[in-house]
Amino acid sequence: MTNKQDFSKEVLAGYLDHAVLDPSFTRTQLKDNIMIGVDYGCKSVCVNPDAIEIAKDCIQGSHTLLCVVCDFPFGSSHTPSKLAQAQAIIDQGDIFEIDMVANYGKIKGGEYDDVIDEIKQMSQLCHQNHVGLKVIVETDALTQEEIKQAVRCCILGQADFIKTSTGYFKGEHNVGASLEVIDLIMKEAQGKIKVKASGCVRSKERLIDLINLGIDRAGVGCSSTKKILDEAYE
Ligand SMILES: O=C[C@H](O)COP(=O)(O)O
Repeated sequence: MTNKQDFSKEVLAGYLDHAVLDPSFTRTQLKDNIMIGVDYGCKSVCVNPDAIEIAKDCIQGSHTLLCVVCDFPFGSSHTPSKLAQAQAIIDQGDIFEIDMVANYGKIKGGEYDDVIDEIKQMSQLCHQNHVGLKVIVETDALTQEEIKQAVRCCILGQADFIKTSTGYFKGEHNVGASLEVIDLIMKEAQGKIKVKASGCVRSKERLIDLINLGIDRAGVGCSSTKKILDEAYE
């Protein structure tokens, strides 16, 4: 357990993948929001495919990397669509990671072979192009047992990360990356896959708790970056 005072704003920013995914954003809002991640020194920014060129301009000359979501936020496109979108994203160049939404209806329905096969095909495409793959499994839609199966699918599909949430799922009791969910995933993963906590991370305290659970660099996805890092100055 690291002492809470040991985290500078810069260190905390290194854990953040700053999410700029609101589909209602105008071009100006996209730029302004991406620049928050760049100016605060976040490890990466995470954008929709249509914002790639704006994001590339924003991160130029900085250390901030570019993540792009694929089949966001539902994950219910068929595999060839996901592969085609991933290829189109990769073709734009300078992509650090792709965050793909898994077909979590299939996880709930026990169609694990299909889920694994899709993740495997996406991993191969990404890795051939030196791009990392995170798989969003939308944990708020899953039971604890389904979350364990989702971890297994992501490991067998050779993804780099399993990621909890899109931030856009409308359930009755959304908790996103709660400490309980991350602990469950960590125990099931046993170090065989990295874990990205995303969704409902809204405070510096929660970020530090996640880091103390063993979250990796760039392993926290959140849209509340400014609020969290401003708290780090207080
Ligand atoms: O990482 C991606 C999510 O959209 C972040 O969710 P959030 O808006 O609850 O922080």
